[in-house]
Amino acid sequence: MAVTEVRPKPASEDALSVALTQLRAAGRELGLADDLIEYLSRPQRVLSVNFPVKMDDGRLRMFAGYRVQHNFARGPAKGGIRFHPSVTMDEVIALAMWMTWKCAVVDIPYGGAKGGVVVDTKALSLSELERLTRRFATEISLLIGPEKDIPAPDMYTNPQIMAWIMDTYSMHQGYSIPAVVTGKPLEIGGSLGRSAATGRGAVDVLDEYARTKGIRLQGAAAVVQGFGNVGGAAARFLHDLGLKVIGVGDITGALYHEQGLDIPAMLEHRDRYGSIEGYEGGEPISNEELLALPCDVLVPAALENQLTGANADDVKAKIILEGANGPTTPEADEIFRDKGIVVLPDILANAGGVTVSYFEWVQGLERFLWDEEEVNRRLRQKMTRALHEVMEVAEREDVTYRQAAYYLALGRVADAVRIRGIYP
Ligand SMILES: NC(=O)C1=CN([C@@H]2O[C@H](COP(=O)(O)OP(=O)(O)OC[C@H]3O[C@@H](n4cnc5c(N)ncnc54)[C@H](O)[C@@H]3O)[C@@H](O)[C@H]2O)C=CC1
Ligand SMILES: O=C(O)CCC(=O)C(=O)O
Repeated sequence: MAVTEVRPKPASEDALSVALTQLRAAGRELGLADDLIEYLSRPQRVLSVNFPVKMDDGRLRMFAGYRVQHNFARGPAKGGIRFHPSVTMDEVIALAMWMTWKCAVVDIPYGGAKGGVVVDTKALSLSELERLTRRFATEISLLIGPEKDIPAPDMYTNPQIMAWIMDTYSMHQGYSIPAVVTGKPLEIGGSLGRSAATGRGAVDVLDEYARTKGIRLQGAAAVVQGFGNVGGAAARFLHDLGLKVIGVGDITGALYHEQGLDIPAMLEHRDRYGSIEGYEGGEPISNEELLALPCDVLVPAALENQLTGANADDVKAKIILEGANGPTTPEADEIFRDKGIVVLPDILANAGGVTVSYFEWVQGLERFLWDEEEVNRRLRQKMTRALHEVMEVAEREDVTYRQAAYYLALGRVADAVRIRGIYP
């Protein structure tokens, strides 16, 4: 008998309303017509799948998943795949929409997409995870392809999962197609620098912002929520730049150290045990206390909706560097603006991952691999150019960096839509 996956209450029910509020506000401010805003607010394609996976104990279990393609006006759809128990279709639509804007902000030739499976990967064996991934890849192979829609890792997915997707897709086509996914292992055509790219790109943005504004980062205090691909790399690069990372949190809890946590040791601990749980070099604090720590830079790098109307007043950071997608609600944004807290927004700050994914895709199509120095140099170039464009719009229009990033993105997507003749 098939056993149905029980879905816990979604933690991020309103990611879509956040994404839509941001889009509609920026669209109106930019003077876009209502029908164009309406067009941009709809995902172009939504694939919802229910699929069986044989578990190790012989039972069959049903899983639900989604692949959403929000918009292709500027190129093939691009975006990660998330495996998380609270994934919903609306959340994936919001994440796909943010991908469209993000690719436009850094000016890479993609539209936006995202995928998700409702699953707690920690409850699966490795072979169950592989069977689930291969079955999901088969289900979404209707949509994906190197010229159509190119997945990559997001929360609780990784290079191994990308390798299984690439292998499954290639098996169906009858030959190897590395460019169908990015964030692959190096052995099968992954790019040097991709795994650290989101954290590196975010810290490049912060570094350039600080340089431009004459802010000294050496010795400044930073706090990082989320210690996975994005948060872990961001913490490492902040530490390397000479900031004191005084607080770090993950799903298991948070730690504080006034003099700065030993980030290399914490990363080693995470790599060995899977989380920061059991690391003894800091004082345990709650997630709420973590986000309210007095600091210069706060990096939310976990889930959506972490900084809301309910806790924004408690935030004491001077700069918020958004590693996560959608960590700040519009209500919190207003509070931060009134308090003079600078937000370097997700669609700019965390675009380093998709930027190096783009480099990986280009390398895959050309069958020519770049060295890591070249990848990191081009990444910094893309991120700093986008930052300066956003800063220029913000200054000219007297708006926040999020508004400016939206103006830039919507302007570029709207231009493509008009030039292609989709919109009069
Ligand atoms: N992987 C990538 O290249 C990119 C990821 N992002 C975004 O960055 C965020 C993090 O993604 P990854 O680092 O890839 O995921 P990951 O799966 O590598 O790590 C997630 C981290 O968040 C922590 N976490 C999960 N739930 C939490 C909670 N309720 N409270 C505190 N911590 C919690 C986990 O313990 C883990 O440390 C997501 O919003 C994702 O969409 C954005 C751009 C690119
Ligand atoms: O690397 C990619 O293609 C997408 C990464 C991603 O999912 C994101 O930027 O949120």
